[in-house]
Amino acid sequence: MKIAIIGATGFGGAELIRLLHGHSKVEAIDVFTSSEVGEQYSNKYPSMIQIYDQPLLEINYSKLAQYDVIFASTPAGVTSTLFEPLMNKDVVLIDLSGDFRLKNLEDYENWYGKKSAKQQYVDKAVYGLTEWAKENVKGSTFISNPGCYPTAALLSTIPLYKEDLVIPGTCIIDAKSGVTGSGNSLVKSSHFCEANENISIYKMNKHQHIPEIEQGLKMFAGTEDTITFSTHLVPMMRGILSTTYINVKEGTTEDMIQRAFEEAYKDAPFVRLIEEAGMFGTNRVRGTNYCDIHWDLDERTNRLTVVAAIDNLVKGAAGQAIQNMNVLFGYDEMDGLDQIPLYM
Ligand SMILES: NC(=O)C1=CN([C@@H]2O[C@H](COP(=O)(O)OP(=O)(O)OC[C@H]3O[C@@H](n4cnc5c(N)ncnc54)[C@H](OP(=O)(O)O)[C@@H]3O)[C@@H](O)[C@H]2O)C=CC1
Ligand SMILES: CC(=O)N[C@@H](CCC(=O)OP(=O)(O)O)C(=O)O
Repeated sequence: MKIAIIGATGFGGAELIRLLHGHSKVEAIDVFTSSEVGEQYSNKYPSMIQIYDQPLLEINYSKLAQYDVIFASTPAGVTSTLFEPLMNKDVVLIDLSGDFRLKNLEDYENWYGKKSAKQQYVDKAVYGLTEWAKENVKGSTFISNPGCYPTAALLSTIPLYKEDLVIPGTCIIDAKSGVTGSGNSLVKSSHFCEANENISIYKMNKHQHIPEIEQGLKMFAGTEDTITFSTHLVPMMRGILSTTYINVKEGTTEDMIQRAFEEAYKDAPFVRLIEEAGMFGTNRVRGTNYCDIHWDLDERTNRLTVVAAIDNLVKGAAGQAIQNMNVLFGYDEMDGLDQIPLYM
């Protein structure tokens, strides 16, 4: 299998190379750039020296059409036009950006503040929250990979909505991300003196992942709900901790909650339900495609707290994209993704 990566110089692209390097079906990985043609990849990421020393290639459509899979790990607003000439070619397209996720184009334009992709392409894209979209991913040639926060938020709430255990209108998701979540470009918010020794809230009630989470609840649990969702930047490189507070319906018991999660994820190798958590944090999944989920029902308030931990660059981006590729081609779902988390 021959792989092309557009946007390879970014964090998502680098993570795709790291993981695809260990994939049993991948024979070649080529990297494409809009700004650094001819540069050796290992000059960008010195950790890859003598392992992945390829030159960055110019984006060229007739060349790109010769690959089996093209991953685009480019900023929102780029893939919508970049992918158009490739839509009818015999190649699988996997987009890591938000460009094809929101089925309602107005939502995209309102929340991203950019021109949307064309409706026909948004319709064609399968929203690849793998655990819930497997059947659609299998028959597809075009995957829109979920956002990092929605991955954690949806995996930890869909089973509750699906089994009708929770009260709509009461869902508050409080999420924290490491700084790699904002990408490789130099922005003030990821400046050491801004990010270190600091926790900040950003995009309050305006985050582009709000409509994506609400769409996911409708798509996979059949529930229309409006949520409160807050995002915080914390001084670490990777990881998302997503904590949801939600009121349960009268009669909902701990057994019912446990059964909802067990049933939902009985065939999901990357979702680990953690019963006794103790200290529950992002270090338990770092560098891997796992999503760990832990919950507790507070009987005093009838409110459920559910927490999910993922690595934003892996299950939140490159790992889930490869998981989708594996499902789409009928490979072992864990191929290229079978690492033990880097705990320390
Ligand atoms: N970081 C994360 O945790 C997550 C990111 N995402 C999404 O994945 C995508 C990539 O994210 P990330 O890797 O962090 O971003 P980065 O900013 O690190 O990298 C994006 C890359 O896109 C390329 N690029 C920029 N403009 C263009 C253009 N006009 N045409 C072609 N390529 C372009 C650049 O490479 P070059 O200059 O070499 O072309 C750049 O290195 C984004 O849409 C992001 O929202 C999704 C989930 C999680
Ligand atoms: C820490 C940080 O800044 N994270 C980014 C997540 C980027 C992302 O996944 O955005 P897309 O929906 O465009 O793919 C953010 O909150 O915007």
